[in-house]
Amino acid sequence: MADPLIVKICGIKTHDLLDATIAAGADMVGFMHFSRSPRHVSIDELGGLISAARGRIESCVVLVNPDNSCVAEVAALGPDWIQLHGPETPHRVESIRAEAGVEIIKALPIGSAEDIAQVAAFAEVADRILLDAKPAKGADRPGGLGESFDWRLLEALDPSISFMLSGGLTPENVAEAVRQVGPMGIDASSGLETAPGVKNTKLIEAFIRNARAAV
Ligand SMILES: O=C(O)c1ccccc1N[C@@H]1O[C@H](COP(=O)(O)O)[C@@H](O)[C@H]1O
Repeated sequence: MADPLIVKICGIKTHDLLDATIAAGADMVGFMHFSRSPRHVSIDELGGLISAARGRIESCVVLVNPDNSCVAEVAALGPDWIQLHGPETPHRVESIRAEAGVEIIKALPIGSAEDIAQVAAFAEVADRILLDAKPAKGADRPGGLGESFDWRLLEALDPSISFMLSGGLTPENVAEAVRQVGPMGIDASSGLETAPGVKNTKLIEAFIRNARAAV
């Protein structure tokens, strides 16, 4: 039997939404710690959310090119995962992983065949790979933009590399994504919102239902 699909809901900001996401059947939640994001939560808020998630659902803190003090501060809160969503090199991913002692998801922007060629080097140093849409030039943040990419590019990826898929996933397109791409997991944020940073429980429930029905 195939491994179950991992469903991650990212950009959770409140305890009510955390509870609703757990009740909806997600496997992982993501908390953004990046001040330019409409989903940003402070270190104090992160501590409360990670504690509330512990033992109920896997928690992941999303960071963008963090310095060592930020990594240490976040790691001390005890999340299950840290997601690196910036221009971190394989060497930097390796050193953050060693320093934090937390499993690492490395998010990689995909927009061309050249981007696919970079994935293997990161798969060697990260615990999990997340393939996301490459942001347009001039975008003010490297993710959470609700943009998808041409999934046919993934046909060139080494089939032994497992990955999660993100980028513009919604309740409407998630079944097609799961069937066409066959990822180990999926991750969504803006497609589950009614305004930037404002998640909707009904959209989260529909997303999870449609994703699981497609496996
Ligand atoms: O959500 C953000 O604002 C964000 C900012 C900086 C880096 C990553 C961010 N979000 C992550 O991007 C992917 C895809 O998001 P979307 O579904 O296209 O909105 C996901 O992992 C988000 O958590």
